[in-house]
Amino acid sequence: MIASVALTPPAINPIAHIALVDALVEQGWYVGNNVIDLELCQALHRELHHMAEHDVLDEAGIGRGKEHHLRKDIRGDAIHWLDRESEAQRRYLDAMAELQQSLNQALFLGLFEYEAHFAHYPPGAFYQRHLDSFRGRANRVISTVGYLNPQWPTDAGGEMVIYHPDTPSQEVARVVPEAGTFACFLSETIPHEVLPTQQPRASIAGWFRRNASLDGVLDPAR
Ligand SMILES: O=C(O)CCC(=O)C(=O)O
Ligand SMILES: [Fe+2]
Repeated sequence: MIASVALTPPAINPIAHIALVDALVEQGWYVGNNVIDLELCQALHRELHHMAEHDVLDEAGIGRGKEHHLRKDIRGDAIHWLDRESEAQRRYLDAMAELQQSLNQALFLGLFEYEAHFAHYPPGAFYQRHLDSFRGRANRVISTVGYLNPQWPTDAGGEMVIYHPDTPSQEVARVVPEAGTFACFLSETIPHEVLPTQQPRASIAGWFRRNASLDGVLDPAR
């Protein structure tokens, strides 16, 4: 008799790696539904919900180091950096390390690191149109967003809008922040925004980075 073993499904559907690489090459962005394992989304969502309830998240700002400022008129989320403190975080980060390998093998990007934070957008919050890589963050190469919300009513807002890299006024995709959905795009060229949300909105934003030094200082994380 063969004992049945409860296998953990892959955190990220491996088929998505191929579609993701193709889409990045062709258009600079990728969106896939049912890409992240739903049980993992649930566990991550519980963790973030718990942190939000206990008021232990940090208000997100813009800029880094001394240039870091709170700007609620630009972004209204509260964050917590992933640090492998739970099994769910480890699974997510391990899946991103695998994705990093796929990206490096297919595209020779020389990605060497990944950083990610939970993001909680309370009702009314948004994130204005922006690029993820700019002076001070020049080493962010590829952005990822994993969505954790178990269901998302069509009138709840909170979609991420992706704009055309050459004509930033042209909308090319609207991403519903539903659990399982995974988005990925070139950090330096793809403008995007989070529309005002009517409901608490949970996601994990992350970046694959290349090493870079700024003004002679070896680039610090975050
Ligand atoms: O949560 C999202 O849909 C995108 C968030 C974002 O653009 C960011 O954190 O830089
Ligand atoms: Fe962004």
